[in-house]
Amino acid sequence: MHTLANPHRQAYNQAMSHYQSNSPALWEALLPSPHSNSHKYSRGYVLIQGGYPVTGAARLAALAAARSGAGITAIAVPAAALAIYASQLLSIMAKPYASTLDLYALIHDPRIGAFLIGPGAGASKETRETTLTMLQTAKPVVIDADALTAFARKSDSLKKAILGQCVLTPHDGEFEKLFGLQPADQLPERIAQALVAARQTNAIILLKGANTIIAAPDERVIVNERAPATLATAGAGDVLAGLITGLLAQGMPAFEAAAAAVWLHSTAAELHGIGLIAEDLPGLIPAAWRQLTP
Ligand SMILES: NC(=O)C1=CN([C@@H]2O[C@H](COP(=O)(O)OP(=O)(O)OC[C@H]3O[C@@H](n4cnc5c(N)ncnc54)[C@H](OP(=O)(O)O)[C@@H]3O)[C@@H](O)[C@H]2O)[C@@H](O)CC1
Ligand SMILES: Nc1ncnc2c1ncn2[C@@H]1O[C@H](COP(=O)(O)OP(=O)(O)O)[C@@H](O)[C@H]1O
Repeated sequence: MHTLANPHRQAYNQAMSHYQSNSPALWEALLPSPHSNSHKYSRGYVLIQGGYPVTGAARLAALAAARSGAGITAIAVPAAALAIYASQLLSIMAKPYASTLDLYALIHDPRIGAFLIGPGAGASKETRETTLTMLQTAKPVVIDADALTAFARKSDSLKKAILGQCVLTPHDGEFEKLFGLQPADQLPERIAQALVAARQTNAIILLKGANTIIAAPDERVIVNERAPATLATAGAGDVLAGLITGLLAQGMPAFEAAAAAVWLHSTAAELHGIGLIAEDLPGLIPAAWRQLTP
């Protein structure tokens, strides 16, 4: 059994022999595109758990999900925070809940295509339980930020709960809290650690940083080596999480959706250049998309 602390030599060798640099050729054919007979629900419905008092993160994620082409994006918000969310959202729907039962009813809407939990959610027992409820639906789930921290040293319980496609999007600090191991600086070791984590959780592991690693339980690995350093800005990770969720809701497979989202995210940042803040990214996703072969 490989462990994260001591990835077996085989995992290390696989890391080096398998990994491919992120490029559109790896996932372009699987990108969603709208059909003439589609309607907003059939184009993909994203539901994001919105937190309180940290409300910006889920809204950034929602804008990115919508810009990825999802037909409808909604944020489940605590009733007390409805006015805050609604005051700065137009096409994104804020769906208030007054109790856990209300929230779980929103999650069980059969039209939902993919879930996101974590940005601004709070690393609490409630966040952990809501994550498990989303996972029980067996629909695609992206677990980011506070929802990763809510499972600190509990990756086993996460693994047991993962029934469908799932993407975990840790930065180094979140990876360490979740798996109890600091990611290595050197690429081969980082890749091997991400691969073992993917196998242990049966999820796609997207380990963020200047180089982002996308590792699958079946040992596929893509490394994105072209992100501009301007992405190291508050909220950029929330935008990435929303982008992945939007692609998943439109039916893209998780590994390719993660790689495509990272590429679009990097390209949007490049298009903007210096002075980037996270708010700039969602609006640049269409321009990034247009860089692809028609
Ligand atoms: N507009 C909004 O509403 C925004 C809301 N946001 C939301 O706020 C919530 C908390 O987010 P957060 O940024 O306060 O906490 P988190 O990212 O967990 O960092 C905690 C500690 O981890 C460590 N650390 C180690 N490696 C690291 C790395 N590679 N990158 C970063 N950190 C690394 C580092 O500790 P150090 O290593 O410095 O001791 C750091 O101090 C969360 O819900 C998020 O979604 C934000 O997205 C911003 C925009
Ligand atoms: N030095 C860097 N160069 C390029 N990209 C970076 C660098 N540092 C961070 N990033 C990217 O910026 C994003 C930061 O996400 P995250 O750490 O989750 O921040 P936040 O929680 O504030 O949204 C990730 O996509 C990460 O890969």
